[in-house]
Amino acid sequence: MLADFVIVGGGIAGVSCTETLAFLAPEKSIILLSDSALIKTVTNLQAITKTLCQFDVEEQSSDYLTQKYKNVTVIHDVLKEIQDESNYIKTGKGKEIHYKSLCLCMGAEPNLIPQHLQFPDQIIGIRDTDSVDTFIEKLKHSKTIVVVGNGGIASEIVYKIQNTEIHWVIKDKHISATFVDPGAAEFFQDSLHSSHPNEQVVSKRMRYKEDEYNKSGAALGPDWYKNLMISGANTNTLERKVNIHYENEISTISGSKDRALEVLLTDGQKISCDLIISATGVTPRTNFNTKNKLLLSEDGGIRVDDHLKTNLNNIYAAGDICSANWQWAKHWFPMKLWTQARQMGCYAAQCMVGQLNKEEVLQDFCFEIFTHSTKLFSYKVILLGLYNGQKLDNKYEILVRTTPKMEYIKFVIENHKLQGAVLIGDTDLEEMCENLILNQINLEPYGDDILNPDIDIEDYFD
Ligand SMILES: Cc1cc2nc3c(=O)[nH]c(=O)nc-3n(C[C@H](O)[C@H](O)[C@H](O)COP(=O)(O)OP(=O)(O)OC[C@H]3O[C@@H](n4cnc5c(N)ncnc54)[C@H](O)[C@@H]3O)c2cc1C
Ligand SMILES: NC(=O)C1=CN([C@@H]2O[C@H](COP(=O)(O)OP(=O)(O)OC[C@H]3O[C@@H](n4cnc5c(N)ncnc54)[C@H](OP(=O)(O)O)[C@@H]3O)[C@@H](O)[C@H]2O)C=CC1
Repeated sequence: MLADFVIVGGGIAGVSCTETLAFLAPEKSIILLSDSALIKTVTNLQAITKTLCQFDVEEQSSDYLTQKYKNVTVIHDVLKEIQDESNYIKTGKGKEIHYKSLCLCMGAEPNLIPQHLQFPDQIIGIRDTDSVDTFIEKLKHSKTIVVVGNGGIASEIVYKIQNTEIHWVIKDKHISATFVDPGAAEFFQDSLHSSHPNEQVVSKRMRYKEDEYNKSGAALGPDWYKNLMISGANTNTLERKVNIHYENEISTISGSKDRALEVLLTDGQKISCDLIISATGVTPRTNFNTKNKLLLSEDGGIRVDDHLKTNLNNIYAAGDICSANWQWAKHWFPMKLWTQARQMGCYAAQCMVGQLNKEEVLQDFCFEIFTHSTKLFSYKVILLGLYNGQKLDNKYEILVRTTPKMEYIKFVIENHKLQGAVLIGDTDLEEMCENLILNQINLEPYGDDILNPDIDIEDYFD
């Protein structure tokens, strides 16, 4: 088989790349190779600011792409080998597919705590629809669980799970440390410990349709838990029991297949539990061979340059699988998120078309500033620029305004210029903050009024 463009992976990066290629080069042939029958598509895309978008993610059958774009073919198979000198790939079913440009978008897989090898049925991770099904099923029989990790997944499930006692084991001094600072973590405390029965909904299966290819689907995304009842084995109670074990890690785990696990924490505490959720980050998937060596970064991601090109000829990579190996703009840094997977998928397509047509492609504006819009503990959360003082070497000031149960606003300021912001709640400040960061406006004349709730700061900048 032969195609101008071959994309591997039916997650958000691969599908965004495919759709952008189909749009930019309708006369070229495109093959999307994915080992799962379902693909992820972006719907209800809304621009919140110049660089910040909000969107829903839907699981679709791959017919969606082939019906929408005449030049796209979807093949359900697994990439096994890349013959990078001869520009073709070999698949699990023995197909050879020749390409002019190849884009690798195979995502990442959960990086579970090492004890999972010993207790694979009782220590689980969450990545795709299959893993959520397993999680929900096992949780139904669990009275006490341990959640390890302090990032996005742990924050979401600790908030969402009902009717089970939760022990949340975190390395840090405050919750949700990958996204927020101690102040914001304090702001979330009420929401974490209170019950939220109104948000319970009838459990709805996430699956679009069953078939044999669903073994390792794409990663879940925003609001994956919205329509799910995630409940343990205790009787229905309005009281939530979340025990947070700060500055702790799992030291050892003992037990057997049919008995509760005994967990020993680094501070010496012991916990007996039925299930452990390891929400401890991801590792890029590099489950294929190449003729020449593909350069990887320390975190295992495929190194790409500012045009998302790998070190191998005509091969690009985008999304969770890659590692941004270029000089980042001051207010941008990579994080393994939907937003960036989508942006990279679209940009990789522009670069691939540019290379084929021998046209220069300038780096997309989205790589100028980090932006992320999400929900944590039921609050809208917007993160902009160096929102936690990243890269500033502790040489910055912080201005905070908070109204309990309503909003938490944090500005990170260096030399009187805004470098980043955390906006929790309906603050309506995202556009202004984005402008202040991108234009590096001197805020000295406004002093602390910049966050005075009695002054409409937007008026200053109109
Ligand atoms: C529970 C959960 C919640 C999340 N919530 C959010 C959120 O709220 N906001 C946010 O921004 N991000 C969120 N993320 C992160 C986000 O989902 C990922 O960053 C994003 O989906 C990565 O997309 P991707 O296309 O790079 O990879 P994936 O989605 O992992 O897609 C990889 C694709 O490649 C296929 N594949 C793998 N290996 C092969 C092979 N050898 N051959 C063929 N096909 C292959 C897989 O089947 C899959 O289709 C969440 C992640 C999880 C797990
Ligand atoms: N709302 C959102 O935007 C969401 C985004 N996601 C994304 O999905 C991906 C997977 O999420 P998640 O698994 O939560 O990953 P994250 O990278 O967000 O968080 C991983 C957490 O686990 C900790 N950790 C790592 N190893 C260990 C260990 N051995 N013992 C204890 N703690 C450990 C990390 O601490 P340290 O950093 O100190 O090593 C970190 O707190 C991420 O890319 C995440 O950004 C997921 C859910 C929601």
